[in-house]
Amino acid sequence: MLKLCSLRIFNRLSRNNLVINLRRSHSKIGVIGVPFDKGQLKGGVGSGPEAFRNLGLIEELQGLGCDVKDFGDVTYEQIEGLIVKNMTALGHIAACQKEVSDSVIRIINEGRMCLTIGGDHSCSIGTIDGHVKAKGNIALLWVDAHADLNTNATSPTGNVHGMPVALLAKELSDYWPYLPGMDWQQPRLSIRNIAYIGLRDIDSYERLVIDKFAITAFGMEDIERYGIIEVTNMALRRIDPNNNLPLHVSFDIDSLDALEAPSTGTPVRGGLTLREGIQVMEESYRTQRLSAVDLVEVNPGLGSPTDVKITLEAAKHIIRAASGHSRRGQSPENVLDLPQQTFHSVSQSPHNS
Ligand SMILES: NC(=[NH2+])NCCC[C@H](N)C(=O)O
Ligand SMILES: [Mn+2]
Ligand SMILES: [Mn+2]
Repeated sequence: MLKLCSLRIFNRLSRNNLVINLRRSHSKIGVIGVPFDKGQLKGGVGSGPEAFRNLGLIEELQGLGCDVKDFGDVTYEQIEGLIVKNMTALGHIAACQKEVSDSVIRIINEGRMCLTIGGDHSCSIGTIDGHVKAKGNIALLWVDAHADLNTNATSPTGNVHGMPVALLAKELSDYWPYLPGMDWQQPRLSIRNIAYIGLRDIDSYERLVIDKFAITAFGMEDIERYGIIEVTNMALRRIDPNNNLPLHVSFDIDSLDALEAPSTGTPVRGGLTLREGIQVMEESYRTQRLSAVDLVEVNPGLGSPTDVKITLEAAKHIIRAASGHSRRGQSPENVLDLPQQTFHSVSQSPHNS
């Protein structure tokens, strides 16, 4: 009796879920590739977009029922002679990220979710700038082993992929010198609207800034304590308490454990499992306000062919979750029943043989 009862409840629940499953939001996606590697020193990360295209990413998203428009790869011309202390390749960063920003504005204004394939994490200077310009204000989830919160005065490396959050945050504008070539980029995002997930390799000045400005930051120990779904939802509530802001998820593949995503420039062990990465994206998608996603720091030039394959596959699962793919599976569209079969004679039925 108990069994029958719970079975009925289950059937009712799954019928309701069927209705929910049939409602596909966010099937309109615009994709840009940013084959950019000048935010750090290792070659190879610039071939990320090509590797994802060769893997059939666009076709795969179309196969999920998404309306995908590929806007191709961003190109730019380096600005000569831009020199700022402890900030490598500013002439490349300034020129390329301006183009990225313009592309993101175009895609968002077409009513598409913007999916940006990097490239190193300096690409998010452009994507977030464009997103804010198109939408006014946004909430940002930064999923990363690193805080990417250095200025040129605090960075231990001078690599700009470790600086994008500090360039974007309004509260840090006084801590920067004048940056030639970057006049198009103003710090437009409040620290209140930024949260980190996955941190585990933070420089000392980054720690100081996180504490000084009380930035919402969930490290691995918080994920262990509360679980990834609770952490993601706590982060979303903090950065968007009224549930009304467009959501940007900037996903550095090194947020995943180095065993799950080995082909990346600054791998750190003790990170998210692929399942946890997927869950961050599923919860983000569930808000129905996921408006831009960056997938960065996949470097097909690092590691063995197997390492590269594992990393690309992991990234693909993250992107699928961001595009609305559900691990529960998806019923065929506008179909409510199995195909009926008619048999001409009883003997033809497989059930009678
Ligand atoms: N996007 C990344 N993988 N960033 C790594 C940054 C590493 C270090 N914190 C730096 O400033 O150079
Ligand atoms: Mn990182
Ligand atoms: Mn990063």
